[in-house]
Amino acid sequence: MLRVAMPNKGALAESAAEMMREAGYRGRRESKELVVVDQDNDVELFFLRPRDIALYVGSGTLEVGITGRDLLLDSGAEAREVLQLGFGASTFRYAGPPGVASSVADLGGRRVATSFLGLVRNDLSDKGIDAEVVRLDGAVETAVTLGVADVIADVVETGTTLRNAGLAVFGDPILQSEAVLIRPSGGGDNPAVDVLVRRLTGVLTARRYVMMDYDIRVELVEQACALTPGLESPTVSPLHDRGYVAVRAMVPRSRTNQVMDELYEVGARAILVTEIAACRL
Ligand SMILES: Nc1ncnc2c1ncn2[C@@H]1O[C@H](COP(=O)(O)OP(=O)(O)OP(=O)(O)O)[C@@H](O)[C@H]1O
Ligand SMILES: O=P(O)(O)OC[C@H]1O[C@H](OP(=O)(O)OP(=O)(O)O)[C@H](O)[C@@H]1O
Ligand SMILES: [Mg+2]
Repeated sequence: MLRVAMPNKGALAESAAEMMREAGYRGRRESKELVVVDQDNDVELFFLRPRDIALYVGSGTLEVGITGRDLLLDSGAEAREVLQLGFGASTFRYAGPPGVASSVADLGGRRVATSFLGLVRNDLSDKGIDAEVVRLDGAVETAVTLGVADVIADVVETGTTLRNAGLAVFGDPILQSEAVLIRPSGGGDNPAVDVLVRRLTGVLTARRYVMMDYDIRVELVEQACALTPGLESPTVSPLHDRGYVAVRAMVPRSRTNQVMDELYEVGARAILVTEIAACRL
C-alpha cells in the first residue's frame, strides 16, 4: 500500500486534500482524522504537520508527501521535488522597518527573527553574513515591535501581514515557494508513485486546459489549427457538408477568449468550450 504524507492543517491543507480528491482518492470524513485507508486505490493517507512531512519522506518512512518547497528546504531532509502542484505559491523574504536595511549585506551583527531557521541560516552563510538568527514559532512580524529582533524573514503571500506590522521587504527573495510532491532523494522506481504522479498531473492538466470544438471551411483548416495546435495535434473530422471540417483541441484555459476571438476572425463558427473533468496524457 502506498503511504502518502498529507498536510493536516495550515495554508496548504485544504488545497492538497481537494487535489487528492479530484485525483480520485478518498478524503477525510472529519478534520481530526489522522489516517485514511483508501482500499480501492491501495493508498494510505497520513495527515501530518506540514513542517514534519519532509522528515517523514526524507527518512523513507513514507514514500511520498505534499508540502511546501520552503518547508522542504528548511528541513534539510533527504527528499526531492517530483511535481509542482500549482497552489500555495508564496515568496520567502527579508523584511524590516523602513530604513533599517536595504539589502542582505546590511544584516551583519543584526538579529533576524524567523520560523525557518535552516533556510535563513543557509542564506546568510551563502552570502557570508554573520547575523544572529532568532527562532520563533510564528507571528514573527511582531518580533520587531516587541524588540526581539531587528528584521524578520518569513513567508509573504499578499504582503498584508507585513504592511499591518509596518514592515517592508528588502533584498532579493530568498526563494519562490509552492506546494510540491516530494519523494526520498535516493528512492528508485516505484510504480505506485508513478500512478499518483500521473493522476495529479491529470488534475493539473484538467485545471489548466479547456476543450475547444469548432467548425471551419476545409481551405481554412491549416490557419485555424495554427491557433489551436493542441498538446500533440488537433483532431480534424469530416462533416456531412464536405466543405467543412470539425476541429477539436485542448487550449490553455487562460487564453480561452483570445483564441475564440482569433478563430472567429479566421472564419471558425460554432466555437464551443467544455471543461475537462479528468485526463491522462
Ligand atoms: N499565506 C500563507 N501563509 C502561510 N503559509 C503559506 C501561505 N501561502 C502559502 N503558504 C505555504 O504554506 C506552508 C506553511 O504551512 P503551515 O502549515 O505552516 O501554514 P500556516 O498557515 O502558517 O499554518 P500554521 O497555523 O501552522 O502556522 C509553507 O510552505 C508556505 O509557503
Ligand atoms: O503575505 P500574507 O498574505 O499576509 O501572508 C503571509 C503571512 O501568513 C503566514 O502567517 P500565518 O497566518 O500562517 O501565521 P504564523 O506566522 O503564525 O504561521 C505567514 O507566516 C505570514 O505571516
Ligand atoms: Mg504559519
